[in-house]
Amino acid sequence: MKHKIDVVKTLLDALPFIKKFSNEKIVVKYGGAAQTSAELKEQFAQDIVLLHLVGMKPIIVHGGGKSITRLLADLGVDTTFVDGQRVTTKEVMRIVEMVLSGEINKEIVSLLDNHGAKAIGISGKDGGFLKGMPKDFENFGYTGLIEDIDPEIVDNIIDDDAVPVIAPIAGSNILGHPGFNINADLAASRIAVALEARKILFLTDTPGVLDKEMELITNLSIEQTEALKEDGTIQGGMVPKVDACIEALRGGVKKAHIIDGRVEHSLLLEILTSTGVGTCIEL
Ligand SMILES: Nc1ncnc2c1ncn2[C@@H]1O[C@H](COP(=O)(O)OP(=O)(O)O)[C@@H](O)[C@H]1O
Ligand SMILES: CC(=O)N[C@@H](CCC(=O)OP(=O)(O)O)C(=O)O
Repeated sequence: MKHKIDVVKTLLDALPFIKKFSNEKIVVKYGGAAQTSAELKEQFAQDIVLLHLVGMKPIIVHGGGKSITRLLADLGVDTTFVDGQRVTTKEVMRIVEMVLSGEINKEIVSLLDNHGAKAIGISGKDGGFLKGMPKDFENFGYTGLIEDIDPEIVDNIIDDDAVPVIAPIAGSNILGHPGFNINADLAASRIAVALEARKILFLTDTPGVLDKEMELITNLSIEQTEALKEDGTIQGGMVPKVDACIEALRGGVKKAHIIDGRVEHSLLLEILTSTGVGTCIEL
């Protein structure tokens, strides 16, 4: 049995990290690939509530690619990805919005609420937060890039001591436009830069960035990351993720981490211990 003094020591070990990150904004990209079991989802919610209660300002940007693909298959709608990004027809856009803004956003909000943190779920359409533009309409349809961010609505949520939970959909200034489907990794990095976050973490379904022998790479510079993209070691869904890390670092975020969302409490392990998990990318 664990002695009581060991519990106290564990808490004291976390103290320097709590001091370092207290009052700091931390963007957590919660990928669809990490939203697997009910147990992991509960642990994710506990981690966010704990970080919030010790004074950090977590901002959740969620994905849900796997759920979108599942519903599209159920409905018999074909879907394709190019370089890790979905091609979004008007029909697909409707489903993307239903799954991201409807199902997943509200599920995360409820989980946080049940564990004791006030959470407010929005998409980029709310309060004029994210305005999008087509990435390449001919080839990608309503897949978008973020053209403009007005951080006010999210800052207001944080000032109200609540946790913002953001679905990666951007609005448009054109009347009647369905909006844009934004890759959640790229949305997270733009949001981290606009909100001046200290740290960004991507929870996914691999231990981090893996090398050709499938071994975890614990630390990478931007140059090393670019080289791994060039030689094809980094592919598919990992491409927008490392691009997002690089964009965040160039925009002033101090550290970007890609960590395994399938590992129990990986968020707390990364933020509150000196061990660190996954891949850390720094300037
Ligand atoms: N070098 C690499 N290291 C780790 N994962 C990689 C690498 N290259 C490609 N991948 C793929 O990227 C996937 C993660 O991206 P994705 O499926 O989009 O996750 P998420 O839903 O979390 O955004 C991994 O499951 C893996 O298949
Ligand atoms: C343009 C684009 O690819 N959008 C993504 C949005 C969701 C997402 O990014 O989810 P994950 O983080 O779980 O992959 C999609 O349609 O799947």
